[in-house]
Amino acid sequence: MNPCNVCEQPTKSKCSNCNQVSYCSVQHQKQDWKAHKSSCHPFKIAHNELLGRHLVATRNIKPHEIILKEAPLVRGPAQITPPVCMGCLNSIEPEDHIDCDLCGWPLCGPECKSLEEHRAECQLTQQRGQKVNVHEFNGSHPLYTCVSTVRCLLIGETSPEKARKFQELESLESTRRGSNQWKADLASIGQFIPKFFKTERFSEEEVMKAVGALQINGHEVPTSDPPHVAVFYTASFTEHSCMPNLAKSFNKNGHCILWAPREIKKNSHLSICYSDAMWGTADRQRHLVQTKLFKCACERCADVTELGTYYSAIKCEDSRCDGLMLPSKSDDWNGSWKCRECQKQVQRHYIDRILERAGKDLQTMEKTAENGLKYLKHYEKWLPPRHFHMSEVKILLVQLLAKDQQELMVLADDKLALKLQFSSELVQLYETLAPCEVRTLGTLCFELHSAIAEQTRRVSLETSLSPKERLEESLLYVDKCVNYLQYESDIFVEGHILKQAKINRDALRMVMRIS
Ligand SMILES: C[S@@+](CC[C@H](N)C(=O)[O-])C[C@H]1O[C@@H](n2cnc3c(N)ncnc32)[C@H](O)[C@@H]1O
Repeated sequence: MNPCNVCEQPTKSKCSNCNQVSYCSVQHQKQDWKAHKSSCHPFKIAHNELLGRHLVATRNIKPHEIILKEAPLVRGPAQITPPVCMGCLNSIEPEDHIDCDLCGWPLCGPECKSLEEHRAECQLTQQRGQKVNVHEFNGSHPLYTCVSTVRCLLIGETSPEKARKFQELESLESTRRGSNQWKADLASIGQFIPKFFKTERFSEEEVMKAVGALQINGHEVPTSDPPHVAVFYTASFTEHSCMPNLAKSFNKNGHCILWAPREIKKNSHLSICYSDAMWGTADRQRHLVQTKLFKCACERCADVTELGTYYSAIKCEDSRCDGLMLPSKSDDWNGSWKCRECQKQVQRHYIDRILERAGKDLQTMEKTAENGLKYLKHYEKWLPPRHFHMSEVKILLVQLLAKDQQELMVLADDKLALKLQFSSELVQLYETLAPCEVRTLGTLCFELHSAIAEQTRRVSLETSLSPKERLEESLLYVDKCVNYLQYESDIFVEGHILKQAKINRDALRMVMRIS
C-alpha cells in the first residue's frame, strides 16, 4: 500500500500509465492530472555506477507505443555549419536573407527575428556594441561555432526552469578536460566567447561545462537543412545501446519522439543508439569513445560476429580458404585479426588497407546501378556479402534499380530479381542487427513490397494464375513499412513513402478481398 498522491490515504491503485504514482480513486487521479501529466511516462529514472542516470520501464510497453514526446530544452546551429538563419536554422542564400537590425546575425526573414530562440546571441551581440557581419557563405563559418553554447549559457534569461534542468545534465567536464577535443573547444568557444562578445559574464569553467553538456546530450535534428543540434531534457537520460529498444523520430517542429518498434518488458532498460547502428563495430566504438567518452559493451559489441551476420568481417587472406577474419581478441578491434577457419593471422594494417580502399571507392563512386553492381563484383574478393560496405551499396542499388513505379514497370526481369533479392536480404539483416533503424527498414520494406508486387504482376500476366501468396507477402512488407515509418513527418522523404505505402496497402487489401 502506498499513500494517495492527493489525500495520502493508503491505497493499492496506481496510475496505469506510469505505474509510479498512487491514487485512492478516479476522482483524485483526475484532480491531480494537471500536475502529474508532465512526469507521467511508462519509465522511471534509475541510477547505477556504470551508466549514471538511465531509464527503466515501469510496465510492459506495447509495440509501436510512444514513450516520450518532448520539445527541446535548447537548440541552435551545429558546431560546424555554414551560415544559417538564426531563427529557423535553415541555410540562407547570400542574396536572399536579411540581417537582424539589432545584432547583424543573418535571418531568412522578419518572422524569424521574433523567434525567442534568437534572443540569446542577439542580446549578447548588442551588449558587445558592434553588429556581426557574416559575408562568407561558402563552407563552415567559424563565428557559428559558439552560438549553441551561448544559447545554453543564457537559457535562464527566458526560463529559470529550463536553466535548472540544463544544469542537471551530465557534462563529463572533468573527463573531457585536457583532451584534444576539449583544447580545440577551449580555443574556439571557451576563449572566443569572452573575447568576441567583450564580456566577463561567464567563467571558463561555466562555458566549458555548457560545451560538454551539449556534446554529451546533443541530438542532431534533421528538421532543418542543414540539421541543427538540440538537447531534450528527459530524453537525455536514455542510455546508449548499439541494439537499442527505442526508435527516435522528430515531428516537423523538431520535437523528439521516442517509441518502441517492438514490445519492451517491464524493468528493461530503455535505450537509443548514440552512434550510427549501420556502421561496423570498430567505427561505432571509436565514435562513442570520441564523442560520448565511454566504451560500449552492448550485446552487439560483445559479439565480434555481430549476431552471426559477420557485418565487419573480412574474407581470409588465403584465397584457398573460405573462412572469415575477425579480431583475434574480441574486445580489441585495433590489434591483429585471425581467420576463424584456418587460424591465419594478419596485422591490422592489412585490414585497414582493404577497408580504406573500399570506403574511399564507395565515397567517390558515381551513384549509378551499373557502378554499384561493379563495386559488389570487385569487392566480393575481400568482403563477405553482408559486410557493412557491401550492404551500403546494396541499399543504394535497391533504390537505384527503379526509382519509381514507372521505372519499376519497365525494369528488366533480371534487375527486378536483384532488387528483390537485395531488399529481402537487407530487411533480414537489419531486423537482426538494427531493429530500431526504422527509416532504413521502412524504406527497404517499401522497396521489397513493390518488387514483389511487380513480380507478381508479371507472372500473372504470363500465366494468369492467382498469385495469392505473393500478394500476401507484398502486403506483409507494406504493413511493416507503415509500422516502421508511422511517426515520420511529411517534411521527410520517409513521410512521403509512408503516404504511398498506406495507399498501396489499402489497394492490396482490396485486391485480396476480391480475389
Ligand atoms: C546523454 S548521457 C546519459 C545520461 C547520463 N547517464 C546521466 O547520468 O546524465 C550520456 C552519458 O551516459 C553514459 N552512458 C550512456 N550509455 C552508456 C552505456 N551504454 N555504457 C556506458 N556509459 C553510458 C556515458 O557517460 C555517456 O557519455
